[in-house]
Amino acid sequence: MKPKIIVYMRVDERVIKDLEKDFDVTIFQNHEYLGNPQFDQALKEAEGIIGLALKVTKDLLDAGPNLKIVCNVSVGYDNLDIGEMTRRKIMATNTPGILDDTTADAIFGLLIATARRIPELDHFVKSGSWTISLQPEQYGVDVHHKTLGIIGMGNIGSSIAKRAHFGFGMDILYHNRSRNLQAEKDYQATYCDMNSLLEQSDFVCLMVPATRETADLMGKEQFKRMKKTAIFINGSRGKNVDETALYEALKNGDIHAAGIDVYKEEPTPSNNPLLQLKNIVTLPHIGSSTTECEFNMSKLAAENLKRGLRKEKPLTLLNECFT
Ligand SMILES: NC(=O)c1ccc[n+]([C@@H]2O[C@H](COP(=O)([O-])OP(=O)(O)OC[C@H]3O[C@@H](n4cnc5c(N)ncnc54)[C@H](O)[C@@H]3O)[C@@H](O)[C@H]2O)c1
Ligand SMILES: O=C(O)[C@H](O)CO
Repeated sequence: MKPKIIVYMRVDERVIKDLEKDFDVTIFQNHEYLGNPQFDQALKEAEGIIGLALKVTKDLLDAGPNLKIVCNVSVGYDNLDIGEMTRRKIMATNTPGILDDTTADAIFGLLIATARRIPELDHFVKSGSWTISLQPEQYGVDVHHKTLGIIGMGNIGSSIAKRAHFGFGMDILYHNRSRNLQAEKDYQATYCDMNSLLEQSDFVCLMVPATRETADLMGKEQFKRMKKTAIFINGSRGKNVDETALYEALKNGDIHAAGIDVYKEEPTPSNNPLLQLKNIVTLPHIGSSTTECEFNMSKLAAENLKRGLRKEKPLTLLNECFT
């Protein structure tokens, strides 16, 4: 009998076909969770889970007594209770490195779209409103040669810095847990404390993981510190930003605009007040969502799952519970 696994949201079709050769696969495509009878039944028997953003809590682990491995199709792993998984000797894996360029393209694209008001002006043309010359109130702001502050100069932060430095001649400030000497050398990035970064940057881009330390890292005080002309970009996780404070900062003109790929709750409800504002550009969490990148992430996650269930060490293991 083949071992049973759960495929949970956004695993590439070709990768699922390949997994079906070795495993008895049950697929869930749309945020199914505990309490859904099909999900509960599959979880009771599953040895592995592969997929995106499944909240692996103590309750879920209690309901999955045969689980040996959970393989995220994402680099972020704030959905996993790593401590609890390690205590139970359940492996956790993610997909670092292979999505850096793709995500940096999307987040830098969001920065440009926000600065140059691209979605708003696209709507202006398509709605037939372009019957007179563009008015100064519709102008954007320059990106090139401005100062970009990156909070979280890890893999993706560095890829964003590369684009900003070589492509746009921007000055880079960064704040990180520790100095990133490579980014300092390659992109002439300058390390500074968080407050100085907020005060000096024309663009502030958040790229830290969601942890207990980074919860609501950007709040009322931080937005107040930013220049009134500055633009805030969140490409990390919604948990890292106090959305009410961001709403107030945008509405009161404490900051000029924001570009947001991630939200406290995803999918974000259509009545999220942020969606009513004109000076915000929103995306549905698309950082790594290209055909090529999603395929590569699925492939890496599937390789991790196969190795784990063969009792070999997965390629990108997050917890030291492999025996
Ligand atoms: N929008 C998207 O689609 C998308 C795509 C990929 C990743 N992400 C998010 O981006 C995050 C970063 O990904 P990465 O691959 O660059 O990770 P990474 O580990 O390479 O980089 C994260 C950096 O943040 C720093 N950091 C952590 N806590 C900090 C703190 N409290 N203060 C200052 N710096 C801190 C770390 O030192 C590290 O350099 C992921 O964890 C994920 O949440 C989002
Ligand atoms: O963390 C990641 O890899 C992206 O946010 C996809 O969820």
